[in-house]
Amino acid sequence: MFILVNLKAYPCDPIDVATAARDVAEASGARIAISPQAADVARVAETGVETWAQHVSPNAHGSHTGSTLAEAVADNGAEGTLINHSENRLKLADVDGSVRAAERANLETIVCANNPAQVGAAAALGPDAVAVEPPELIGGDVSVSTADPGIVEDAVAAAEAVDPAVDVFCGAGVSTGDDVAAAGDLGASGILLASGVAKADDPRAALEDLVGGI
Ligand SMILES: O=C[C@H](O)COP(=O)(O)O
Repeated sequence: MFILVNLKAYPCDPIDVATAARDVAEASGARIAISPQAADVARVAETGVETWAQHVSPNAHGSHTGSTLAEAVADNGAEGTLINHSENRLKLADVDGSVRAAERANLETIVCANNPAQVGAAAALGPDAVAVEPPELIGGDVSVSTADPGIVEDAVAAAEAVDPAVDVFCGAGVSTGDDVAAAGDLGASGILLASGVAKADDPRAALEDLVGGI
């Protein structure tokens, strides 16, 4: 199980969380990555933790003010990127464009989706993985693997039907090792979470608990 921690725009210290994630990954052997704000990608990557962007634009170099280029985050140490997060939805053509831009920059990709139907559509675009997140559970206290296990199983089936090479992650409300273990039992290959670590009083302890479920 791959644990990807999205820091969103939470007011945590990205370096503190990144350092804890690096240490917990090294001690446990678990794969843990941190996805900070674009402005923090370089200094988070400098901690040695696996670093992901929260978004990349479909654009290449050119007259695109405000874009976050895949090439730019890759040059600053990112190894992968989220695309189409529930809080940063894109048009279908732009999801496709962002996946292609990430490929050009050799970034791993996870395309987010609200439900199994969207998972199937996202899988057809050829990302490395898709992540199913019911929007109503994001930021809550109840894990998707407990509140709606069927959506995880259906997402796994939807991706498998389109492209068995595409991994399926799940997210929303995940905060404990038990939540991670339950997601794995449902067929998920990874976890996308945020508040359970970024808003924790002790992010290091939260990460240690999470990897206990792998
Ligand atoms: O990117 C992370 C997901 O939106 C889940 O967020 P959450 O763990 O705070 O529910």
